[in-house]
Amino acid sequence: MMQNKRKKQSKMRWWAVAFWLLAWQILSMQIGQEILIVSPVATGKRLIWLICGIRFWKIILHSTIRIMGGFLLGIFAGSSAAVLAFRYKRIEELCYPMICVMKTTPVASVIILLLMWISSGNLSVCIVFLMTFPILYTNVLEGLQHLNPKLNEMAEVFELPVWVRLRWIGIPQLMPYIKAGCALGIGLAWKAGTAAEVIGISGGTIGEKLYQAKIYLETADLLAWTTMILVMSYLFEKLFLGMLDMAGERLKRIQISDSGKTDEVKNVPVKEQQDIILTHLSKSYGEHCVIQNLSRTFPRGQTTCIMAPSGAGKTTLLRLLMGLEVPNSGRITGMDGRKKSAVFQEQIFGEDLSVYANIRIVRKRKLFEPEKQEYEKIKTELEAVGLLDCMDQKVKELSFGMRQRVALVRAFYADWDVLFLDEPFRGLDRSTRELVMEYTKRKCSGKQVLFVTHDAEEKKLVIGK
Ligand SMILES: Nc1ncnc2c1ncn2[C@@H]1O[C@H](COP(=O)(O)OP(=O)(O)OP(=O)(O)O)[C@@H](O)[C@H]1O
Repeated sequence: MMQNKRKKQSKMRWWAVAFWLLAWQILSMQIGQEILIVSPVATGKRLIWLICGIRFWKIILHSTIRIMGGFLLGIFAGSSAAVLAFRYKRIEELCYPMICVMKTTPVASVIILLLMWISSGNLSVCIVFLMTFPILYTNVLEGLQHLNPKLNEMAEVFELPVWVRLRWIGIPQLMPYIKAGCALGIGLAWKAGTAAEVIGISGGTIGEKLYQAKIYLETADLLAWTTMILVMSYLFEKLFLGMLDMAGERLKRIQISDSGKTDEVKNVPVKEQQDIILTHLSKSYGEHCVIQNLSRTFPRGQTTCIMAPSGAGKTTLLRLLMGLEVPNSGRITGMDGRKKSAVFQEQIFGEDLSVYANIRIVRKRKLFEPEKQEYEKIKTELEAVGLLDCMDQKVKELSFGMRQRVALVRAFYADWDVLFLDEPFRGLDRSTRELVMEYTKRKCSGKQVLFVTHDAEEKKLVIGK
């Protein structure tokens, strides 16, 4: 259905191109002066004649290397500067006026200014660099500022290493911003690059040919070379964005090796169980005091249920225990050095990653080459909560209740000493809820779990009283 629609759309586009070519041909025949408006047929003939010569390809290669070189330098430097500006406020403040100037100064002024300092041969590289840099800087910085903080919190709780955060959480979120910047940058690179070649009259470039066409009033030449610029710009955009897409998809995937090795999980000694003790704990948001002078002990090796009215501060308490909030006063003991896992109140996932990848990344071991065995293990867990055959589906394609079950499986799959469950059975129908509660009860047995719920029946079924 979707493919048919795309085919139809592409067919329509070709018809539109044919329509404008025909209009152009008719107009040029009406005017009848090839110098003023050369016909598409004459332009096509000239282009074919040019394409047949080796010199043509040398010129194209020469300009392409310079323009694409400037573009690659621009995206690399722009993205790196954006990361630094995001990390250090001072750098962002320092870059701000420079970026504003780079964005607003007319290209012609920059070209003339640069011509005073550098040779015309290097002019297009510099101009393209200066055009691409602010675009990538702005886009990547915008992307970094819109990174989902909840995903960061998830990474904190599961203590994911930096490279895992970068590969499976950061880059997938940044990719749309990078792609948009590159698409805009490539178009501008060809326009500004060839303009620099024309003004600088750099030898052996497309720009020089455009300049000569103007001097000798060779309108067919002018349009033939312009057509080539359009084609190159279009091809490079498709090629570059296609490569980015491929790299993005590769980064998101986790290869599953069928090495047949046995799973050598070293039995990590279980951290000695401890009680979690809250002493005079208080937490306020501005004037609003959510938790006041709370002292409580959550015993080791047990599931403790936390029930209180909506807005009483249950989620805030779990966030304090997970280290995502800092108390205003009081103390929490018994959490130091213990591995945490959680089903969060919000559903926090790498939306574009598969269910398998979302679950797999919280167990950091051998991530680069996970065993087939690991895959089967996760599959079995998912089957236990009624999720058959959704391992390779993207999380964003799942229903609310399915996502909730994936969150639960992920929480149990991580290595953990203490587990926080914040209303984990939301969005489940009665029979699925019973299945999932039974699974939860089995997994929690003998371990330290803090379980927030509104439902007395859930409490009874999971902790048995
Ligand atoms: N980041 C925040 N900034 C300001 N106020 C907040 C913030 N987070 C929570 N609160 C406030 O703290 C109070 C307790 O919120 P919390 O989410 O902990 O309640 P809850 O008991 O989990 O509620 P529910 O059962 O409805 O999920 C609420 O009044 C809420 O508005």
